[in-house]
Amino acid sequence: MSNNPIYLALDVPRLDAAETLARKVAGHIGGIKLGLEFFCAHGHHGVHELHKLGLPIFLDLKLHDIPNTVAAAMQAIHVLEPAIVTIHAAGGRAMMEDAKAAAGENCKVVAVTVLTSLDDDDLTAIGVQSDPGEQALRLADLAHSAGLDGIVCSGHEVGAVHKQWKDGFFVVPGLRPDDGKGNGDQKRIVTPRQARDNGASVLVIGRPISRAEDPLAAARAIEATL
Ligand SMILES: O=c1ccn([C@@H]2O[C@H](COP(=O)(O)O)[C@@H](O)[C@H]2O)c(=O)[nH]1
Repeated sequence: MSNNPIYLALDVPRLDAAETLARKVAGHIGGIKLGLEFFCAHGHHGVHELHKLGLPIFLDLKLHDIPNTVAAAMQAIHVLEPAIVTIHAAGGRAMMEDAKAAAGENCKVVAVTVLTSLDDDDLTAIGVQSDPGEQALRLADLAHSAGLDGIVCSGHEVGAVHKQWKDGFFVVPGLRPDDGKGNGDQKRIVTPRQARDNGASVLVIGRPISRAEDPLAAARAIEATL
């Protein structure tokens, strides 16, 4: 894995546009994150095309189902040789254990704890009485004991999780440069620099680069802050 912690979230609908954007900023990122939007639209073919850039591929599929189904899905994406795959910690210990067992040796399996688009009120609405910090720590503990490589959490929680899981692999989305531009649907945000300082291993950045007027300049500017 490269030293550059930035993974570009390629949440763009067209494959040719995704390839063009990734090529443009390739020198300023450490990997490419392909999520549900990309995978539902372009599937295995799309992943193979992006592999041609030679950067590590992070498949952010957030798998969440019964253990047998998630393990089978992990086996089905083996052939794509992802460097990182996400599952949901809320799927429980058995699901996480089976997902890890089904993953390839070189694939890090990380569990989403609390989505960065959720705040206290959202958690209360789905019956979670803990705040995002407590809930992220609880699910990080479960993911650790299930043998996963790490977790996904916001930059607000990553410092505390790092303290209790020293060699964990921590993926942090919900990043916004301090440039006064909108947060969109993200509610628990920090700057890329803050996330790095708090212990993030990977910085997931999408719209601040992909929707910038000049994506190359935006990627360079973010890289320069790290
Ligand atoms: O808690 C989570 C988990 C995953 N994501 C994903 O990261 C990117 C963020 O995109 P931005 O445009 O930088 O907001 C996106 O692909 C999400 O699916 C997340 O945001 N939060």
